[in-house]
Amino acid sequence: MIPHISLPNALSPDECDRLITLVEGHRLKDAGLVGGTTAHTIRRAEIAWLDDIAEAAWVMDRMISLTAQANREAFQFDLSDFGESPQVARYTAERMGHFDWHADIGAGQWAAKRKLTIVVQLSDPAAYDGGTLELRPDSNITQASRARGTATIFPSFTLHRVTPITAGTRWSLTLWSHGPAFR
Ligand SMILES: O=C(O)CCC(=O)C(=O)O
Ligand SMILES: [Fe+2]
Repeated sequence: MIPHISLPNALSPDECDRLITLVEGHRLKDAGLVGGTTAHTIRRAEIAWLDDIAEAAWVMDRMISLTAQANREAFQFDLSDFGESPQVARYTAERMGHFDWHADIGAGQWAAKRKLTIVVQLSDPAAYDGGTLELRPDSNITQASRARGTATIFPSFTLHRVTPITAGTRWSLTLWSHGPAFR
């Protein structure tokens, strides 16, 4: 198994813009953590759940085929569901947006069954400084591509973080694929 796979142009620049505009038209909420707690030392971002936005249904369709492709090529996990809504997050310099080291598997009906995490970079990398998605599958830290529209797909048990934003705003799309226990 490889630590992560990077798929360029998962969404086109136009699609990234459309998604950001859709989410901006809705109320963003302070981001929580798995288990329902909010701890600003760990994560500072605002999020919207796409299941709440009917006009964003196309996003899930696109991500399902993309994840199937990545899973065939790189992971071959048993996957059975996309049981959680996709999430769009906004990290801003004003609020010192960041997400400290964490893994996505947690307590909770669906969080416990997360197997793959898919993150799409929605912002032009020139629109922000900092805000790098970093993965730590072992003692080495690797930086995910910042290219707009690129999807980074990794096992949900992988430690990862978003470094603090120091200028501008970064938008990302995250979703998870679920399945039976690893064995
Ligand atoms: O915004 C990102 O790049 C990552 C988000 C993330 O790690 C999460 O929602 O669990
Ligand atoms: Fe995460």
